[in-house]
Amino acid sequence: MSRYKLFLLRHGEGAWNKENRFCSWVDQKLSDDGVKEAHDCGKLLREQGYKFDIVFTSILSRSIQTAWLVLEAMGQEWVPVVKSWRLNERHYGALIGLNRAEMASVHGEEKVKLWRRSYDVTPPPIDVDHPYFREIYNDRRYSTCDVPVENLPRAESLKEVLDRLLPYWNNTVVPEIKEGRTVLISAHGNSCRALLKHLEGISNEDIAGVTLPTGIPVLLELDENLRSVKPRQLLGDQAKIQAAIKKVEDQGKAKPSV
Ligand SMILES: O=C(O)[C@@H](COP(=O)(O)O)OP(=O)(O)O
Repeated sequence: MSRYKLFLLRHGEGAWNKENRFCSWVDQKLSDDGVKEAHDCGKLLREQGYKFDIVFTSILSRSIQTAWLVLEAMGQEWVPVVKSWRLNERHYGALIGLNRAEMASVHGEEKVKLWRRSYDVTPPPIDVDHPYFREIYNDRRYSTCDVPVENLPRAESLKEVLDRLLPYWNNTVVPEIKEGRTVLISAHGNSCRALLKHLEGISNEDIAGVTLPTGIPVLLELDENLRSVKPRQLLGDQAKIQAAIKKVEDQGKAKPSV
């Protein structure tokens, strides 16, 4: 029986989503389209009468900015926003900054799909000579985490994302839900996929077929054990949502040479 409602949200389009580059732990802001997506998401949630008690975000600006815009559009700016690196996007390691379509031309679309959507394949790790290494690990936000900066990931599979996310889910988010609070998690494509896998009991194979578009709220209905009891609902115009999912999937296709 459905006992609790939970909302998951992949942030609005970020600048590097637009450029088709793996963004991951690089702190990009929302694009103009992403700002509009976040605003539209808040407007839709307001029209449907939803009210949040607490919002959880990653420590990446695009998820925080999305949460703020959603709350503003809902007239619920006062709602607490709590941030943790454990909701960050999957660490894409050495792939960070690279263009997906170019990677598909070099390594093949299957390999890129494996890196993007498989459960337990970890991309090659980021090393100190990577152009974004210092920008990431010297950022002050990573000295505020509950693990020392040298123990933060250098690349992650989806499984490794779930491993670092689950303690936060169990110890921090679940108690809020059990208190009867309506929770929004404003995070990322892969941190939301990892949580969906856990809540819906999706198999290691089937999770490869799950892709989330930007700026679309996902409504989950959970039982008293915090397990999903109904198919997830992606709220909004279903034709547009399917087109947006296909657009994200197609980001991993090789560009035809000109
Ligand atoms: O890291 C990134 O570039 C994307 C996900 O990329 P894909 O897994 O879709 O390739 O994360 P997000 O935009 O949700 O923060």
